[in-house]
Amino acid sequence: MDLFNNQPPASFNLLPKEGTVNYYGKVFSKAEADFFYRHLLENIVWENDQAVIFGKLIVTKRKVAWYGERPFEYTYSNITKTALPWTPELLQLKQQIELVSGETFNSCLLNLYHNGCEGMAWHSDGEKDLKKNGAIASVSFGVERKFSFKHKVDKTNISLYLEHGSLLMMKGTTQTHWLHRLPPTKKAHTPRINLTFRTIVEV
Ligand SMILES: O=C(O)CCC(=O)C(=O)O
Ligand SMILES: [Fe+2]
Repeated sequence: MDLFNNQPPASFNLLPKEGTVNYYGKVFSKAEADFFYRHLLENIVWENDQAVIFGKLIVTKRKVAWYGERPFEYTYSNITKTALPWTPELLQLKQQIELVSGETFNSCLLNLYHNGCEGMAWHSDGEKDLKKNGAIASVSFGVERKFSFKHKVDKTNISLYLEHGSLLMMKGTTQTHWLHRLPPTKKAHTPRINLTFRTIVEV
């Protein structure tokens, strides 16, 4: 045990019931995290996210990108996106995360929040194209932001801060019983990039 690290171990479950969320803290060195932040900011094919909500086309300020090992089609909020092929850097990230977490992934959704005005509303990632109860690995680069979970029935709220170069794992029945969100904040003035590595089921 590292007595000088006041963070709980990655095996600690942040959720009191019905799901598993483990925060590993910083899994990349400052230099690695700085490199990936810059690289992804400049080289990912970022597009404004679109969603059809109550029949209306909404274009978000947040930017997104979708990559995978095959041209998977991924549908969420009534929009279908086709995965772009892995870049060498995304593959390297995926392999490092697989090593740390002991899980495997075949795709990655990336989000770019330009500043604290941009966030993501309450949702769960239980889309039918995703492997049921599959692990989702959330990697963050850039400005630190608060991230929250809310139980769908009793509304229990759990929050933490996602650091530059950190890993958060969501596993088991988490998506069935809990919502999560990235609240907007006045405190963040620079970008944050989030990658969620996922498993798409092949049909
Ligand atoms: O930006 C984040 O930390 C969360 C992103 C997220 O929940 C998602 O892409 O489904
Ligand atoms: Fe999500």
